[in-house]
Amino acid sequence: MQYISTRDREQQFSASQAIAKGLADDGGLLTPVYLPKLPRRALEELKDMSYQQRAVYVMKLFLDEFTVKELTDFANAAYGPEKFDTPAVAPVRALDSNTFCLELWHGPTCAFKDMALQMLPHLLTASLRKQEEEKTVCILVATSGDTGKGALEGFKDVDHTRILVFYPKDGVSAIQELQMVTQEGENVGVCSVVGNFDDAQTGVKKLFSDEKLREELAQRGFFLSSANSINWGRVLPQIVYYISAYCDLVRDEKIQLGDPINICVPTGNFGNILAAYYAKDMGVPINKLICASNSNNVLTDFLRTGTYDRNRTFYNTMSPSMDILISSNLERLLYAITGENSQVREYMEELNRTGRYQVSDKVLEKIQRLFVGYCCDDTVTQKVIGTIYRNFDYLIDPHTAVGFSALTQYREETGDMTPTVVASTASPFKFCDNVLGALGETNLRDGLDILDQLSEKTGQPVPAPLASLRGKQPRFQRTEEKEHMVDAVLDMLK
Ligand SMILES: N[C@@H](CCOP(=O)(O)O)C(=O)O
Repeated sequence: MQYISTRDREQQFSASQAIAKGLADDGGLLTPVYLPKLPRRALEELKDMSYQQRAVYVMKLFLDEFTVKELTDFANAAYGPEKFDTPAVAPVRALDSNTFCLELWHGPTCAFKDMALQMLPHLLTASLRKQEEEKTVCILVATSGDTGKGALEGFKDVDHTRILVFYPKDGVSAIQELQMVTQEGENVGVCSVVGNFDDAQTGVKKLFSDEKLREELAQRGFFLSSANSINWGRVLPQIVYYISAYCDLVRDEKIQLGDPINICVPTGNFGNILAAYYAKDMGVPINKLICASNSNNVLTDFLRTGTYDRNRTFYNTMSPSMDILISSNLERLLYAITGENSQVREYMEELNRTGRYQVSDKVLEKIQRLFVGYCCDDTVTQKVIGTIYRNFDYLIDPHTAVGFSALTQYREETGDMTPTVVASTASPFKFCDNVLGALGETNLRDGLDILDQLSEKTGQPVPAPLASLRGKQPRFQRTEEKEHMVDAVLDMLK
């Protein structure tokens, strides 16, 4: 399987090259030249497998350079009992007969990012070996909250790697920030950026294309790569859990093999819903992909009108991981839909120049056959947390609540009651203040005591990785203006 840039198909890369590079030199996203289809009886076979076995099966279709033995070792290490608090890894919880929640937060940082970021270090280090790369890779990450901690934890003390995470100062939850700044490991760094997530992500992309920096780092024995969902090694493990969720529903007799389902995904950078789209394209009977946004509703507007316009107010919301106006992975969808690299390049150049682009009616029609978009603000988000808790005795975080709001709006508007899987992307304990607020609590405890307050209120245990934050001292305090992010890189890689 070869990989190409979404903006240019001339140069082709093997999977290990694509994963090691992270981003194409022209700024495009490395993407498989074609999407493999699941063999005819695959879902039936996968249904009786463990999560780890399903991961090997699916990833092998994309990674012909890797042996089954290698992938099995990676899957066992990434999704084993010392990393995930349930053998199911990504369990599906039924709320009623046609509403299901895919819990993606049972890993070491309590967010869906673990599903890929526990796997990526294995894929990346094996890729470096296959490429006989002698330099050390420095992973640069931009985060609006969850990716940063997931990547730090995944790459902590991994040989031949360094990792530096940039997050928006005042743009992540208190617990997300504490998780990052207390990170252990000899090869890690964390730096806040004055600005929002888009500033941090644009800053990181600029560093990737900075020729002078690349040369300087090469002399020091380093090269840059990414652990954001611009890296194919991030998207691929995310495809697995949608296929796995379908298999669980069949295995547990919630649906019959072949029955269609809808998938609803709260998303900011579009990577998580893109993975669901790929699962559909590979042959999972998925009907609609419901894209859920918070007040930063650039994707909702795009899916409804065909115009992507980031020239709008940026809101800091209670679902910070989705506070994004430049959704990187939409580029991969545009390539999948148009099949034209030159067209994608034009859209992206237009986006850089003017902050907007518009797709043709034909392209929009194709996208709308697959996707619908809905959004909600913080007031609704909080209401939904309360309603789901009261009606189903089920506690969700603000991002997942944005997903449930989108699903409710979709069902009201269309009457489509197809069984739907909502991706639950983070533990509610990462957002205790807003979750407690949603449950009617006004007197909130200070610091980490708020974890116990949510636990006492709901009877749910505090997840061990969050409880263990107690007593940890912050190790990182650096803040940079977005123009000076390069200084943090150069200082770390002395
Ligand atoms: N939601 C993210 C933002 C970065 O997205 P990614 O999927 O590209 O890593 C976060 O939590 O940081």
